[in-house]
Amino acid sequence: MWRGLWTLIARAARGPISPRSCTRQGSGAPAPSSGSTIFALSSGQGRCGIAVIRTSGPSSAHALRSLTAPQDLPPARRACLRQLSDPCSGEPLDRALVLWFPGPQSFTGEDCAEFHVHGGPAVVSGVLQALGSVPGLRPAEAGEFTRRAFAHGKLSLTEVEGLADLIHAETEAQRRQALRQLDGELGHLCHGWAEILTKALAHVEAYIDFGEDDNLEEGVLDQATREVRELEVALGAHLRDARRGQRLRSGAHVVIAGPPNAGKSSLVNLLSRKPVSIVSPEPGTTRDVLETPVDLAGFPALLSDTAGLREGVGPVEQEGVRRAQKRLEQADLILAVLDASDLASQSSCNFLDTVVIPTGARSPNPSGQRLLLVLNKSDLLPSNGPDPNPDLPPHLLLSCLTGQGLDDLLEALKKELAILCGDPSTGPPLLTRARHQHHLQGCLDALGHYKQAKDLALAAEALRVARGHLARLTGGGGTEEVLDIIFRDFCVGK
Ligand SMILES: Nc1nc2c(ncn2[C@@H]2O[C@H](COP(=O)(O)OP(=O)(O)OP(=O)(O)O)[C@@H](O)[C@H]2O)c(=O)[nH]1
Ligand SMILES: [K+]
Ligand SMILES: [Mg+2]
Repeated sequence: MWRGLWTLIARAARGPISPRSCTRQGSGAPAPSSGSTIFALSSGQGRCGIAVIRTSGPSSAHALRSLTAPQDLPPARRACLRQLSDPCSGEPLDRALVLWFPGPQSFTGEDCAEFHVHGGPAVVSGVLQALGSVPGLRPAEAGEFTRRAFAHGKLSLTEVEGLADLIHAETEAQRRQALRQLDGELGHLCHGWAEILTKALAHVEAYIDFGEDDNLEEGVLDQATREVRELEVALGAHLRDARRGQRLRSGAHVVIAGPPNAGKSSLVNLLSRKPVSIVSPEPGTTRDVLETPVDLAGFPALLSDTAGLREGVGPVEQEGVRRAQKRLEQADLILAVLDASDLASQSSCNFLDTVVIPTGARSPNPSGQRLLLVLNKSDLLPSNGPDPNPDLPPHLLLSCLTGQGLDDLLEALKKELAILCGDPSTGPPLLTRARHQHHLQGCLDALGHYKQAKDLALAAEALRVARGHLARLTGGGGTEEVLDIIFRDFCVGK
């Protein structure tokens, strides 16, 4: 039933894009009824002070009345203390704050109720069971509240993605980015672009219809072409930035590399604040690539520890070296580690010649990789002397043993990661998903067809295709599969 209805909504949304279809509906908009009423625990699982249980759908008012005494509905959006009891047995369940959100002014756009109960597992399961016994109510599926909010125009698709990312955000930068997306920034940007296309399309269509007419302003077609060209430039700039947004969502690849015993594993453990890798005085300790997700100065990163790079070793270590080199190729940022007290050794010189100098310390190489050179074990150098290595490329001194130099390293990492991931506090909204990139590229390709079109009807069609891509980005023309993928990321109760 719900699925069928959903298809209808999705199909309706696939129609021609109106300027409003990219944005949220105003809260006064009528909310289409969706049949069943769902309920779920919306706060986290486990023992806690307060747990929030909510319902959404036409039977919310009935559910609220059935469980509470006195039975009258509280004033809209105002918290009221009520006695909760099981509607079948009359058994008291809790004294709780309840809230009533008549639709469409609610999160989902439907009638919603919230029960803020004491967080013990017995109270929560008692209230959930009581709600399940109210006719017309059923447990929600994962993401169903948000899905209903989207269906009722409360959130655009990019805002839904922002909400999913906010729930999963683990670092400060991810939270900032997700909040910006939830605020609808990417949607607004696409909306603006779609408006430009609508205008250009109107001009082209006017020319098709009234081209011969003297009343038509001169140059309408030129103006449309000019606007399309400006749009192409804007889309191109955004697409060039696309990898940054995705890195911010899933973490930049930071690979720690260097000769044996430089202290690579010690640095991994220091940065991840846990004993991920084995540290020992024996060179060749690390063989496999060890990955660990970390929050580096507020940015998400996937940190890889690798085998020390050297030649003339046994087959197992050789395989480790091969894997390390392969991982180096995939790095967004290489953290090159050398033993500051051992710079003249063969393996240090080799590493400098083959990795550090070709990648160019602190500047991106042709494949966009960045590199930070760290001289570890600074505690072994004579103290307070001048920098003993003025001829090396720019570098940082660090001691994993004493922690000296760690703050400077984190500061440098923050700068590098802000370049790699984009800074979510400033700049244009980022494209955080491959889906965004796909539709922007589709839009750009269609604009290319516009320029090459041999007649005006084809040119107009290219503009329609371009606009369709922008509409699908924000959910105006979402297919059910895309929606399924996005909503799968949600938990029950969201
Ligand atoms: N004095 C001093 N010793 C350090 C420092 N960092 C690491 N070490 C020591 O150096 C040795 C090698 O450290 P690891 O972290 O295992 O070095 P690695 O680069 O991972 O070594 P492989 O995996 O064998 O390539 C260990 O005995 C560490 O305790 C440091 O800052 N100062
Ligand atoms: K070692
Ligand atoms: Mg190691």
